[in-house]
Amino acid sequence: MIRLDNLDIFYGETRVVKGMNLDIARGESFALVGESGSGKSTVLKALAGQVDSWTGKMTVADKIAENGKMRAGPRLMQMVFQDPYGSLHPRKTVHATLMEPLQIHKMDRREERISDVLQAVGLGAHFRFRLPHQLSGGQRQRVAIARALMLEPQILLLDEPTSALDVSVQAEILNLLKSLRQSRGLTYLLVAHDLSVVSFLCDRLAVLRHGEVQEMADVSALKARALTSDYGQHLLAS
Ligand SMILES: Nc1ncnc2c1ncn2[C@@H]1O[C@H](COP(=O)(O)OP(=O)(O)OP(=O)(O)O)[C@@H](O)[C@H]1O
Repeated sequence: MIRLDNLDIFYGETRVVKGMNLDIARGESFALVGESGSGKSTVLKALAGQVDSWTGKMTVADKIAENGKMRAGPRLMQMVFQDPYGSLHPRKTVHATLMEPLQIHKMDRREERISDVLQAVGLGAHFRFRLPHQLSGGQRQRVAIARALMLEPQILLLDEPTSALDVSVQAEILNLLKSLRQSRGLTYLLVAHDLSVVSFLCDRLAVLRHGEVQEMADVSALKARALTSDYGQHLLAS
């Protein structure tokens, strides 16, 4: 579903991701872990077409890009960010936020789609006309997830989707993401610092350091604390 071949990504002269190869199956949940600045978010941004200074090859479903801009459209892939407050427009109601992608993409059955998605993310119909500041952090992240689902994408790119939330709320959002993946057959590529999030939500992971993959592992190796690279061991110890 997502394949990266010999991917190098640059900011100016600096190569921040180096020779990355990755092959993520349809329906798989895959994590990128590693220290701050190791290039995890940059990989998501390049896939989302937000960084176009890269070489190598990216394949998303049947879309192939080489050395240019990745154009997997919003109906194929959507991104969910760490900070739901920052990513929601402060003066747009939940309804307006969810309606926007439907209007842009000329989707039919708009009211019905909004009701269905609100229900899928565990928000009742009365949330429709609230503004972001009238929602809790967890509710805001549910709206951000709902917005990402409006066009029924096959892939979610999740950049630290729970790390801005209170610990008690994190578990709720993780449960939601787990059940949405199952019910909708979604493929996840997740960036996370917290290895317990990866254990809960993912099948496999890549450990990154300084833009290079140190190892790939099944999540069973993470749970058994049996990562093999030096840096993987360091992450387990810290
Ligand atoms: N817009 C930018 N312009 C220049 N350099 C950038 C830009 N965004 C990120 N970088 C640099 O690229 C490198 C990788 O950053 P990236 O955000 O991908 O790391 P990360 O592993 O996701 O880190 P974190 O866990 O802190 O989010 C870092 O050295 C960072 O400073």
